[in-house]
Amino acid sequence: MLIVENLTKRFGQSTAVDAANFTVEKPALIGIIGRSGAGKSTLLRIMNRMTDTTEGRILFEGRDVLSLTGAEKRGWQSDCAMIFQQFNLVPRMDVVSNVLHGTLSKRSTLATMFNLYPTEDVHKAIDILDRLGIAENAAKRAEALSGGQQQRVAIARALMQDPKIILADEPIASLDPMNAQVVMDALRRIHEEDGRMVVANLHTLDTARRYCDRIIGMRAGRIVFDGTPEQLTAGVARDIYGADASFNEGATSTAIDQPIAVPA
Ligand SMILES: Nc1ncnc2c1ncn2[C@@H]1O[C@H](COP(=O)(O)OP(=O)(O)OP(=O)(O)O)[C@@H](O)[C@H]1O
Repeated sequence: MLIVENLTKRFGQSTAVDAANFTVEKPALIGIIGRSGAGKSTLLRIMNRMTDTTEGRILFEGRDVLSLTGAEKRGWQSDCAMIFQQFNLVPRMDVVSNVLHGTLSKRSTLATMFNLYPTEDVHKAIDILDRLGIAENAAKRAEALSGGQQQRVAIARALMQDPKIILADEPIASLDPMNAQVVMDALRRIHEEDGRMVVANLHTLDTARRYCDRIIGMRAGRIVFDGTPEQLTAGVARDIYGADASFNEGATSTAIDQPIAVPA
């Protein structure tokens, strides 16, 4: 269904993504881990067409998505909605309008100028907010919400596009452990209940192990691990992070209960 083939991105002399290959047969929640600068964000940005690739292809349902232009490219960008660490909401705008922003590309310029939304879209937005447990905040300004609530608004905005894939770039990196858990629970549910693929860059191993079906480890642009949480042993994790024996993954834990035990 999704085939990433020999994907390479160079910025001048440095290679951010180095011949990345992986295939996803059926929707899954996939975590991408690796130290800062490993190429995780660049990989997601290439998938969403925010950044052009230097080499390689991405096929989704048989279509070569990196060669799409114009309306087809925008259609692909709706199919793989992106959420970000900093939520990227309009702070002074109310929550529902932020969610309705997810339909912008489908509305006419005039409707956009006058902030006109079809009633069914407003109802859909409120239903999605309700599903994410934040409908009571619909009329508030986005900036009045907690970080975890704002990230759920960003997820609602993404869902408004009815995407097949959700790409999440460090979705919980700015959140406290409790909110991080609420947001990861929401992403997990969206995958399980809707059958959407979720690909999330995650900065903590315990989150990746706990929530993901599959984990991809990147080091210096290369995919150095691709397997299940069970296969991600402490030794493998050390290798991904290029750390020595003193590497203590529990120190970066975001778990609110005890960090999950690491298989030896
Ligand atoms: N627009 C750019 N111009 C030049 N170099 C870039 C650009 N974007 C990323 N890079 C470089 O590419 C490499 C990979 O960066 P990337 O942001 O993808 O890593 P990351 O794993 O997501 O790290 P982080 O977790 O810190 O965001 C880094 O060396 C980075 O400096």
